[in-house]
Amino acid sequence: MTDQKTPRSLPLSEAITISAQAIGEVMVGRSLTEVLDQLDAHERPIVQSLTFDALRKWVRSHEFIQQFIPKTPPPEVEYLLSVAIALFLQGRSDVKGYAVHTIVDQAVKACSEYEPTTYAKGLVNAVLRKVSLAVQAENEKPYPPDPIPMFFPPWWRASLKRNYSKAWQAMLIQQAQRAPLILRVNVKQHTRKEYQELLHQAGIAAEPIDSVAGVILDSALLLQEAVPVSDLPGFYSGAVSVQDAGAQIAAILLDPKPGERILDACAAPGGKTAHLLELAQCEMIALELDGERLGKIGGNLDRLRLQSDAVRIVRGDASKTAWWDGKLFDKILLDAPCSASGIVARHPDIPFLRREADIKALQTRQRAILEQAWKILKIGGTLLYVTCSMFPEEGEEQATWFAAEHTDALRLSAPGQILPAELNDGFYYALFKKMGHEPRR
Ligand SMILES: C[S@@+](CC[C@H](N)C(=O)[O-])C[C@H]1O[C@@H](n2cnc3c(N)ncnc32)[C@H](O)[C@@H]1O
Repeated sequence: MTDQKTPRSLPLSEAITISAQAIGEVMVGRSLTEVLDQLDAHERPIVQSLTFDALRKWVRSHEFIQQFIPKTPPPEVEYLLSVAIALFLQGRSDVKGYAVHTIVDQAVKACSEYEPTTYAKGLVNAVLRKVSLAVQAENEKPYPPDPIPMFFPPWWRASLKRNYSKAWQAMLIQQAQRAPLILRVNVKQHTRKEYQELLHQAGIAAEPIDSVAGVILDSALLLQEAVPVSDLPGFYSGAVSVQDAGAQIAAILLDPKPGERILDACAAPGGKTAHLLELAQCEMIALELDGERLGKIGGNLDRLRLQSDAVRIVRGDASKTAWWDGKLFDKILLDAPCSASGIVARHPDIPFLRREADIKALQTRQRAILEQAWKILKIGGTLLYVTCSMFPEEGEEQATWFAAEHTDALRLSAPGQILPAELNDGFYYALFKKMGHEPRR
């Protein structure tokens, strides 16, 4: 998910109201992706942009709210203020182009037009005026804020501090930035060079990303500025997909060959399934537990012109065998359900949704899927274990446990933990080859 700059498809006051409501949904545990998916096409870009920024600037906006309102305001008012304050807090290179008085006027309008907040318009007006002056003063003489402007729960920060004593702060600061728009060119339709030229003709500047964590990428392009996908040449006929560069490593490491039987064990929305099929015409089962997410796989493969008789999209639980046709696989991609702590730059709601106890529960689920996947892999076959997590419990601890439990598992070279950086989200990759002897248990 990538937010675009300065989308103005909806009056700002309406966008502020919807964004504040979206934040309310996140605070009661709903995924922002789900909430945004329900918006109309013209609402989504601006609401997404405002909501992402509000979540990214949460710590700082709440310092202001506490400074100027001694008693915590009711949630509806708090969320509206956090959206408006985030608009003041854009760095100079990241200006949305709204004048201070516009932000104040539109936020007050939003407040007065939404029944549960009407009573608070005087308060919102006064607080935003004070915040705007304080932000102006800060621009002249920078205030030394918490270097991490985004909210991360204390257990999350503590875990990263423990496991990445040098890099943890830089990592979280990185994740509080806007993620760039990165494309994966469908090499069945164009080479990267050809597509870069098509972008150039459309007035869109892009640079190749040649590698991530030592893995060579030949279809990744970084856009200088985010644009709506509808502006990308050939998007609707499958020329290109939006996919982080760190995620593009998966298909390359699994290295699909024509005719191989491949299982994508946790496939939705199908980004990596599609990449595998772009690289080789293989026999593919894309397995997914969640019925609603399953539909997205077909949609993506249709758009990319990758559907064929050799591809089956199957609903089922990868930790069980009810869905399985009894034929072993040459290769398995296990992009496991995880905390998603590595992809916060594209999903800033995640730190608000995760609980500490989730990590242990996810570890157990990941192990169950790994165990089952190993049983249906051919001898000589390879399994790629992937998570988009920064927590070792979901990464290296899992790989070490798995190798110790399975004497027939040979660890092949893979990047292991990849930290979030400017051009990639955080991922974990481990690759295993199944050796030709019986497992110990
Ligand atoms: C990290 S996402 C996969 C992303 C996908 N590989 C891609 O690149 O687009 C993990 C997926 O696993 C699914 N899932 C969770 N538990 C599962 C299970 N037991 N069996 C199959 N799929 C499962 C989730 O619904 C989710 O869609």
